[in-house]
Amino acid sequence: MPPVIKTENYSKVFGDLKAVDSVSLSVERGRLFGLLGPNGSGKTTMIKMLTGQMNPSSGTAEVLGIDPSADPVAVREAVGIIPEQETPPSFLTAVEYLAFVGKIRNLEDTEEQAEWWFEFLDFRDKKDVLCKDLSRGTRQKLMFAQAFLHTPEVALIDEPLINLDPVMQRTVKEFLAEYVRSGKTIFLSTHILEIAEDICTDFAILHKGKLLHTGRVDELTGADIHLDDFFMDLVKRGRTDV
Ligand SMILES: Nc1ncnc2c1ncn2[C@@H]1O[C@H](COP(=O)(O)OP(=O)(O)OP(=O)(O)O)[C@@H](O)[C@H]1O
Repeated sequence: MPPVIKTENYSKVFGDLKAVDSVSLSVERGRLFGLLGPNGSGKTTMIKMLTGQMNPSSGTAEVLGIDPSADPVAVREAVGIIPEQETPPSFLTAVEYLAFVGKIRNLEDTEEQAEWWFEFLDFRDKKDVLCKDLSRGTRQKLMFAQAFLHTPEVALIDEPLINLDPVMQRTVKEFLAEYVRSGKTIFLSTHILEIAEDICTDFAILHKGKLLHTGRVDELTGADIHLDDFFMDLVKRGRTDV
């Protein structure tokens, strides 16, 4: 089966800065792939390019067989996205925002889906509150719900657990692990290594735009190596393994 996400020599340059530097990776169906890296290593830029929000400077990519720069609308229709630090429209209530997303995505059961998310992420009492008046954590819950409302084959989620309390983080982590067990695929970016160690099946380490390593989490844990030790060592040495 072809990979769900594949990039070859994918690069993004901003002036003199190589934000993403010739990254080649592939993600198989049913995997929870963690893109890890320190601040400014290029994670968000990768997700923006893979979801057609930004064109690469060079290189190629396919997401579910779609080239995101050639057909950004098709890729956004196909996937679920949690962009980094983006908030829902201030002028809609939580329930109005999900209704709006359901309409764009041509869902027939938006109301039931939305109710399920209000219940699951425990914010039913906020459904009629304007998004501008929601706490950051509740806005993050709403962004989570909109990304998964249409049960996408692939979700690309940028720092999805930020702003969530520990109880909610656990709920979301369990959801993500179960989601990939059902055959869907998740591409998650984070600099919080415990998240990756807890739930990711595969990981890649980006440093200054370069891919330093890709591998399976169970291979590390099988060798009794902690992901954070592995990460620190690799990033300190700035070594290229792939
Ligand atoms: N539109 C832009 N114009 C110029 N430079 C940019 C732009 N977007 C990102 N950068 C730079 O590209 C590099 C990678 O940024 P990016 O946001 O992809 O990193 P990140 O790994 O997601 O970081 P963080 O974990 O802090 O969110 C950074 O040096 C950033 O300043």
